[in-house]
Parts: sequence; structure tokens; C-alpha cells
Amino acid sequence: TQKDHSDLASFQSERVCVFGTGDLGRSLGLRLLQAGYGVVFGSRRPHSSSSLLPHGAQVLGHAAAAQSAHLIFIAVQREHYDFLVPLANQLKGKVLVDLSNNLKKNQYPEANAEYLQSLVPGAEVVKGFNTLSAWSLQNGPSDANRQVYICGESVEAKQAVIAVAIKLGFSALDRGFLSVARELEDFPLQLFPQWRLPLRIAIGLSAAFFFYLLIRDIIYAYVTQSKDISFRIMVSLANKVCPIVSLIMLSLCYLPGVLASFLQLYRGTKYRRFPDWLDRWMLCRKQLGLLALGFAFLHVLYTLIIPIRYYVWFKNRTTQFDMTTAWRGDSYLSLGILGFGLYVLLGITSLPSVSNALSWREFSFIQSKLGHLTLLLCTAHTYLYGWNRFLSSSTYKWYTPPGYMLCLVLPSVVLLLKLLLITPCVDRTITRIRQGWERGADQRNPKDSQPLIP
Ligand SMILES: NC(=O)C1=CN([C@@H]2O[C@H](COP(=O)(O)OP(=O)(O)OC[C@H]3O[C@@H](n4cnc5c(N)ncnc54)[C@H](OP(=O)(O)O)[C@@H]3O)[C@@H](O)[C@H]2O)C=CC1
Ligand SMILES: [Cu+2]
Repeated sequence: TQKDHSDLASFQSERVCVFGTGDLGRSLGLRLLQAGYGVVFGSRRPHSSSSLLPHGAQVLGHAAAAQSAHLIFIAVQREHYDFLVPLANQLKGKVLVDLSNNLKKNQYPEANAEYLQSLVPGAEVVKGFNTLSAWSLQNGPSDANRQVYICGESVEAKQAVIAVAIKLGFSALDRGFLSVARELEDFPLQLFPQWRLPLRIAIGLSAAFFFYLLIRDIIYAYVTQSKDISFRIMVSLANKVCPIVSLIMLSLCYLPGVLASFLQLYRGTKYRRFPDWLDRWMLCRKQLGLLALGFAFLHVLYTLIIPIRYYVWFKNRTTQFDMTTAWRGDSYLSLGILGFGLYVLLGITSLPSVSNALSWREFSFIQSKLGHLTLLLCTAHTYLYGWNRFLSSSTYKWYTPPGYMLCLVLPSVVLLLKLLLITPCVDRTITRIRQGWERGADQRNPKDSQPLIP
């Protein structure tokens, strides 16, 4: 008869339950049906449910739906979770998958999944799938969106959820116990976390140098000589800000490594953690470097358009050709080009797909040796530029270039420190420290030789 027939059908395909018939519930139900699962929706109004529900799914009240499956996806906002409390009996021993996200970080004292577990202590709560969107679920997993993260206390419950995820075409990563849920709930809210500090530095430096140069070059000229050269803001000023910020950020990218080496040298051991600020700084070196590359790129573009500018074309002067100036001008341009070429190489090798193909030694050769060489070339390029500009020009006074000198201090310091580090005797000591051969460390305190950072 009819009933036997439907029982047989449900016996063949494993049944999964979805609470909530909203956007996410419907998309998830559709994917589950397509993957060959039987889907039972649990809804507050099972009889007046919308026509949007995927074809082939059953809709029941929450209690009845819960009894029909072992695995229940909770596609309902956290605010409404208390409807589950009266269902405690039906939910006993079931696996509840918490899919929920919050609108902002630390919106609630405990993670949504932990809250759910406290409401329904008899069930096994698994956090997961919350990094997907309803939209991507409907379209099926794409390359960029294949990974789902799960966590929970019970291994069996997680296994059951992972099996479903794999059948839906995702790869699931078990992140551990339910205490990780908060971290998973923060994932969708993250906004370029490693980029935040480098971006702030870039914006801060750009703004500072922009206003400094605005006052120094344009307002100063206007006040003292009542000369209006405000048009220079667009290209000349931008083309000063870009290389300055780029050079400083490149130095900031190499400074922490140098500082870390000196710290190890001073402490005489590698078995102690770096201070927090240094750790954080080391972790955003890649972003600092890439932003520096971006500014260098802008500087190149701005420089390339100089010959087609009206202003340059207009003051097409005819003076005596000076060989020395020509040499100096060409060398500084050439150094800039070489520096930029290496800069681009550094940027390319920092891409995960490229750096994965390099051995550790190749990677550190490029990022450290060639990196410092890049810094050296760019610094030399800047020095030569200044020499051309200030020393050989009669219109400039000795006090003209403080802004320019300012941006040279940092790279020069980094390079000098690096030079000190690669002198043979210091280098040998550092190698000894890094290989863990410390003077009598084992005799002093055996614990000293236990690495703190595994
Ligand atoms: N939409 C998305 O792309 C994603 C959503 N999520 C999470 O999934 C959850 C659901 O999101 P979404 O589907 O977009 O939300 P919707 O508002 O579209 O749907 C929520 C559903 O929950 C049910 N519901 C609402 N109020 C109550 C209540 N008081 N008691 C019981 N059930 C109720 C309703 O189903 P019914 O009327 O059938 O009872 C409703 O359709 C949220 O926690 C969200 O953070 C996570 C990742 C992505
Ligand atoms: Cu330059």
C-alpha cells in the first residue's frame, strides 16, 4: 500500500532533518536531496509551508521531524533557539548541527554552539558549515568554497557530519572540540585580519608624508614666493609620496627579522619566545612587503608618464649638455629599474602557489638575500636621486631635503644592522645559537634546551 511504499523509499535513502525553512534551510535541503538523502524539514507551520521548498522533501512539525532522523541541521537564528528546549525528549541522543553565524564579534558571551549544547544537554552538538552561504550551497561547491570546518565533543557525531559534508562535495576539516566554535563563528566576520596593521601603517605614512610635502613644497612656495604650483599635487606630489612610503614599508618588512637576530644574539639562546609585538610584526611581513610593492608600482607608473606631461614638455629648455648629470641621472634610473625588478620577483615568490614549489632554502635565499639586495638597490636609487636633485642644484638650500632624508634613515639603519649581522664572526655566533649549541646551556639548566616553540 501507499504507506509501505514510502517506508521502503525512506529505508533506502538515509534521512536527514533540517529545522527551519528559511534561505539556508531550503538551500541545504536541496543539496541534500541532490546528494541522495531523504530530507525532512521541521517547521513551525508544516502545513502552510511555502512553495519554495525543494521538491521531494517532507515537512513536519519539529517533534515529528526530529524523530524521523538521527542528524538534525538547525537552520534557525540563535535568537530563536529556545524553541528547542521543550523538544529535549525527542532530541535526546541526536546529532544537532549548529549552522548559525552572528552579525558581529563577541555579540554573545558564549558561542552559539555552546549555547545550543547548554539548551539541549542530551544531544550531541556539532558546529559546522557556517562559513558557507545559502547561495554557494545552491550552486554546489566551487573551488574557492570547498572547505568546511567542524568542531564538537563527540567523535561519532563529527564522523556523521563529515560523512554528509563529503557526500555533498565538500571537504571537511575537524578543528577540535566545541570550544573552537567561537573561532569558527568569527570566520565569516573576518576582514583581512593580517592586512589590518600593514594597511594602517600604509595609510598613516601616506597621509603624513602627503601633508608634509603639501606644506613644504606647495604652501611654502605660495606663502614665501606667492607662486601657485598647486597643480603639482596630482603627479609630482603623488610621485614623492609613493616611493617614500614604499621604501619605508620595505624597510619595515626587513627590520623585524634583523631585530629578532639581534635579540637572539643578545640572549644567546633561541629557546625563548620573542616579545608579542615582535611576533605580530614578523607575522605581517608578507603583507608589508606586498603593500610596499604596490607603492613601488605606482611610483613606476607615475615616473613613466613624466615625459608626456604638459608641464615638462612646456619648459623644454636648451642648456648646455652636462655629461656628469647625464651619468648620474641614468644610474639612478637604472638602479631603480633593477630594484623594481627584484621587488616584483619577491612579490611573485610570496604567492602561496609559487612558494610551495620552492624548497625552504630557495625561499629563504630569495626572501632574505635578494630581499636585502632589493632594499639596497632601492636605497641607493633614492640616495642618487637626492644627490642629483639637491647637491648639484643651485636653487636648493642645505635645509631643503629633510623629508627626503627622513625616508632614508630607516632603510639605512636596516641595511647597516644587516651588514653587521653578516660579518663572519657575528654570523658564526648566530648559526651556533640557531643550531642550539649554547655555551653550557645543558649544564646550567636542562630545561633551557627544551624548545619553547615546537
Ligand atoms: N543565509 C545564509 O546564507 C547563511 C545562514 N546561516 C545561519 O543559518 C541560520 C538561518 O539563516 P537563514 O536561513 O538565512 O534565516 P531565515 O530568516 O531565512 O530563516 C530562518 C528560519 O528559522 C525559522 N524560525 C524563525 N523564527 C523561529 C522561531 N521563533 N522558532 C523556530 N523557528 C523559527 C523559520 O522557519 P519556519 O517558519 O519553517 O519555522 C525561518 O524560515 C542563521 O543562524 C544564520 O546565521 C549560516 C550561513 C549562511
Ligand atoms: Cu624612484
